[in-house]
Amino acid sequence: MKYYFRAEKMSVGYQKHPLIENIEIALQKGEILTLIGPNGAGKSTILKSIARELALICGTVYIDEKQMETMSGQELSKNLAVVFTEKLRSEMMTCEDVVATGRYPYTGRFGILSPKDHQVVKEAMESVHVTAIKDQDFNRISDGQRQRVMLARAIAQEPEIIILDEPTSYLDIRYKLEFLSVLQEMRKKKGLTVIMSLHELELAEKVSDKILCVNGRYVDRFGKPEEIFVPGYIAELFSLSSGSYDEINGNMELPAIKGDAEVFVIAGGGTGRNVYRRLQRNGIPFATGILFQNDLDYPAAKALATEVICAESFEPVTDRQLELAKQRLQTCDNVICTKDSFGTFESANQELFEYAKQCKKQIELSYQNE
Ligand SMILES: Nc1ncnc2c1ncn2[C@@H]1O[C@H](COP(=O)(O)OP(=O)(O)OP(=O)(O)O)[C@@H](O)[C@H]1O
Repeated sequence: MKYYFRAEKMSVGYQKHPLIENIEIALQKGEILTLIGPNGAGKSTILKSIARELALICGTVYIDEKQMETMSGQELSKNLAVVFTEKLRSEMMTCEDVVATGRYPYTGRFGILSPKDHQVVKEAMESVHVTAIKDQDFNRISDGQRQRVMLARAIAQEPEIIILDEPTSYLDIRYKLEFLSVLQEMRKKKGLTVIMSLHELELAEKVSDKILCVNGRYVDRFGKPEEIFVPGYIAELFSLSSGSYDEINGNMELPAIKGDAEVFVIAGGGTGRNVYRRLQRNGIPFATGILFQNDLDYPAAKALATEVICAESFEPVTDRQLELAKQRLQTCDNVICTKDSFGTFESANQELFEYAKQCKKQIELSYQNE
């Protein structure tokens, strides 16, 4: 298969000391690659090495079959735009000036912008919504605005490949989503290939065609999001010792409270999650059920409850499961019910609720719509 971007046996590091060795990357034109991994894992080091800001210790990088190290600076900047947040803190430049520097590969360092260049700069600013601040001093804007101006600059460069180091770290939710849509649009319209690092795993999973997992010593995995976001892997990559990450839903949860369950939560259909989190915040161990394994409450229950009485998805609750739930409920001082009514397939939970009343348990009704 023909790849547009390839890194072969690439080793990166500082002062000739390799930090990460034998990195292999292969991307087709228009693919989005995201690097993920813990702080200090080597993501920026890899990006800087690809961008030629750091010398490769070993290996070769190819763009469209051409070795990158043989390219002239100007040829490289027509192919590759780089956005590192800490870079470019120039005196006395407006945001528009900064975006216009993206055209230097086309105009030359002191070149005058042609009408086409002006148009490209204008469109780049519009695409990331920085037109309103175009006349402001680049050094006196917020971090999020700076990130967007730098992105506009890279877009104005009209590159084939764009390299971005944590491009969304300062962006609010609206701009995070807009930013990623801009990348997708540019990929669709212009075949832009994107190589970036992200700390937002849920965004990485949604936007990336390929993900490279770096752990500080080597590339642990390289593959499609569905090959990376498999149960248990994120906790392993990030050495999570406190709390958990649910790869199916992209949710992270704080650690469960240890100890014997004091409360039994009758929940289901996503009505229980907020109660689970409230109990966790208050340091109260709880058990919950009966949940089908495909219930919206199930991932949070698994992460936060001391015990989850569960039933197989799309199968009836068995007598044994109901009995187990009753036994567990019996040992708890309190019961919280988050359902204000029970559907046809929740008759077991209705029976459990009646059982709680018979046992004269203290019952709190906690409905979401309250
Ligand atoms: N200029 C440098 N000289 C020597 N070592 C460096 C230099 N810059 C970074 N390092 C080291 O290289 C390692 C990888 O750093 P890097 O910045 O690539 O990590 P990262 O994955 O981007 O981290 P983060 O998520 O915190 O941004 C770290 O141990 C860091 O201390």
